[in-house]
Amino acid sequence: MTISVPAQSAASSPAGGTTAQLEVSGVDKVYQARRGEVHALSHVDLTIGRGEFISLVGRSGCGKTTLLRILAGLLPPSSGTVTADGESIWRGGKRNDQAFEHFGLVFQDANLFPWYTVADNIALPLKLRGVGKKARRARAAELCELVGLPGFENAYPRELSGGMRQRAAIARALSYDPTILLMDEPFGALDALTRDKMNLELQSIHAQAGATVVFVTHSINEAVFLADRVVLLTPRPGRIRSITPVPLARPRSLETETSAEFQEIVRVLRHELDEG
Ligand SMILES: Nc1ncnc2c1ncn2[C@@H]1O[C@H](COP(=O)(O)OP(=O)(O)OP(=O)(O)O)[C@@H](O)[C@H]1O
Repeated sequence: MTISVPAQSAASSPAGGTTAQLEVSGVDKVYQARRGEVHALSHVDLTIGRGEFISLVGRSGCGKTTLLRILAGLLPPSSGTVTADGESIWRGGKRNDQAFEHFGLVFQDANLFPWYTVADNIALPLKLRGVGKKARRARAAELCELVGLPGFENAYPRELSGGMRQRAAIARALSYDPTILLMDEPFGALDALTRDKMNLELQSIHAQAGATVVFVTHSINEAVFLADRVVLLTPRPGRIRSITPVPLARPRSLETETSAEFQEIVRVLRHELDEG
């Protein structure tokens, strides 16, 4: 069964006829490092549909974080364009702040403020947007429920496990109803069992919140389990090697990983990764 397709085929467009929400076009990134130029990304083209879940995989150093940081408005591309809902997120090396109002970011480290309670951490983006205390409390309670932290509103980050801290970070990113959620190895530091649980929960959060997700991971299994499409980058410079649709039914369970279809998709991706 051949399921992987070349980058420039129809698979670089969203699956299922959904409308485009994020468009990456001809993106290049060259870092000026002390040891010379590092060509991190070359001619990246990708169209991501509304509500789609995209996993970004590839060897260490292939440019996954660079691409995510460009999408997140943290790093300008050297050339090319990125648009969110048709609006350019970079204009001549300058960030277009308006385009980022509906973005949520989650990184490997939860980055919670230790002196704030879970509820205050979750509601911080709302406070910064001028939302009143009562509405913030209500939203934090709702989000604690959604991410599986009910009753922990008044706990402090030091009282939470690593998985619980990541749930709080996800809740914080969801607090202002982002339409786009960018996640850089959010579960990379968690043990295998907690990671499985977080993957199941992220799947249901994605289904409920309806946000478009771009998720960077080193784990092919995790990438396939979560994604509608898996984007594989190859290094030096980072290019899209393949875009693989994952036509497995949702909701997916841990049983899904034992299916022949799942294992075949993983096998093909591992083979491509080995080929470099
Ligand atoms: N600030 C920087 N200055 C110079 N080179 C950089 C910088 N950041 C990243 N690079 C280089 O760009 C390339 C891509 O890095 P990036 O962190 O995007 O890869 P990655 O796929 O996310 O790696 P990993 O899987 O190890 O996190 C690498 O060769 C890296 O050394």
